[in-house]
Amino acid sequence: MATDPSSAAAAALPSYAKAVDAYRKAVSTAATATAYVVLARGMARELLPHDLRAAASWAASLLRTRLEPRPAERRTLVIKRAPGSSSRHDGDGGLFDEVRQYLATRIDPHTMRRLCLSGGFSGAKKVLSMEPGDSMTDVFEGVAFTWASVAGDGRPGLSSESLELSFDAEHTDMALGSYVPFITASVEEARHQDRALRIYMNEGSHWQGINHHHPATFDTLAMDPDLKQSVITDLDRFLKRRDYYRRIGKAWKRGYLLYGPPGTGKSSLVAAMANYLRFNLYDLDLSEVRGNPVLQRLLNTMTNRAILVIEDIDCCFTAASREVAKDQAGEAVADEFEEESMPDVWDTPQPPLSQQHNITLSGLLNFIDGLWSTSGEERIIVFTTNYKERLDPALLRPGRMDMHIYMGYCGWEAFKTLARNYFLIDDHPTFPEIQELLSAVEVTPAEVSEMLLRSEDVDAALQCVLKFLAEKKQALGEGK
Ligand SMILES: Nc1ncnc2c1ncn2[C@@H]1O[C@H](COP(=O)(O)OP(=O)(O)OP(=O)(O)O)[C@@H](O)[C@H]1O
Repeated sequence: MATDPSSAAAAALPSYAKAVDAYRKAVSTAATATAYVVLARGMARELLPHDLRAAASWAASLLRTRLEPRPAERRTLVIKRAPGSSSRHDGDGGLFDEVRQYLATRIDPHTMRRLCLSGGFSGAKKVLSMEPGDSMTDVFEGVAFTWASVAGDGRPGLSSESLELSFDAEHTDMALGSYVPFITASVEEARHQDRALRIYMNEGSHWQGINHHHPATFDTLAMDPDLKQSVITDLDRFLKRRDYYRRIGKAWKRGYLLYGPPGTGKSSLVAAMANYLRFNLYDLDLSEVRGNPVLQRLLNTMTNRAILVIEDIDCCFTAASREVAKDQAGEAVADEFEEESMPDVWDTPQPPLSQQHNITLSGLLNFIDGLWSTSGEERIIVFTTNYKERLDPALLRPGRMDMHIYMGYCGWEAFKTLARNYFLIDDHPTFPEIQELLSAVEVTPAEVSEMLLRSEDVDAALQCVLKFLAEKKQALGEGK
């Protein structure tokens, strides 16, 4: 018997209406959000046709996949330990070692489950690194770079230990163009800071070097605080100006003339500069230089990042000796560039040592200006003298030496630095009297240092200083 579909639907209608009615009641009595969700699911299952439900669930999953962020495409850069390089020492494994050294400064030991500590051989630094299988994240300019340590199989010729750098593909240029060069530059700078400084002295046409351990720093240097700060600022500016010097086509060098009485700290300032910049020192003794070609060779074989020091420059090239030369040559006027063309007139009684070997100030200045501008970078030249007034005007001309620094007698601020250096004190009952005496007499920091060294007891040492200053003042009064 055929069934009328409309009557079947009519028969089903009361049960559908009943279900709706039941759910309406249940919804009105549901107390919690969870209860609403359970009810909604049940209603959908019972009240919605199967096909409609399937379509709704398909649409929901499609929406989910569209809205959910897709995992970014990743890139991995593999940096392998150079074949044959030892795992025990730093510095022989090229980029691999550089990265390892860099990561040692970035590892947070508190977040790593396992850590590897290596190095320490023959005084070498100990280095923290990841164990193979571990990884860490380094953030550079706001971008996360992940490093993983991957073990090699230990057999020569087969895959070697590596460090793997992973990053989002969109940061590939940054990784290769900025991040890796930044790592290399950071490690180079750290090595530069850690290296032992050397001081070289000329022997014939060669330099002989030894390690340089002068303890002077800008902190221990007793001098006017404003002047000290201006020297530090000038050095800092010099270091930052590589591009500027290139652009204006000038040699990247800086010249300082230090002058003042003996024992005021000129040599100490040179040592403080070397320690501050971590530059090697080249102490040029012009009396040992036999002629301009040797001078040229010595200057040419200096390394970058170095300070050339010529002490007591007044003993090498004096204005007085030039005047003698000019008088003997019967010339009213001569400029410093004529010196080389008249070597015979330098043959005066007791000429400066350099002139005995035909070394001329113009030769020195020309080499420094000319040769250094084409070879080498980051050079500093320091001339020292106790007698600025005796110097050849060619050296004092504006633009020759960038900064003239007067190292004077011991003032109050300089004394406080010395007291801090020797006894770690900032105040003492004798200080007011010492301050008053220092304003009345001229004593050098070297003399005061010597008094402070006379006793290990602070009171006794300061009494020595007081006595010394009082005697100086008395002598001054008697001399009037
Ligand atoms: N300004 C200073 N600050 C700290 N210590 C100083 C200072 N001046 C001198 N001294 C002490 O005196 C010693 C000699 O000083 P230094 O050789 O630096 O003086 P100088 O001006 O170079 O002397 P010279 O002109 O005789 O070469 C130093 O080793 C240091 O102990």
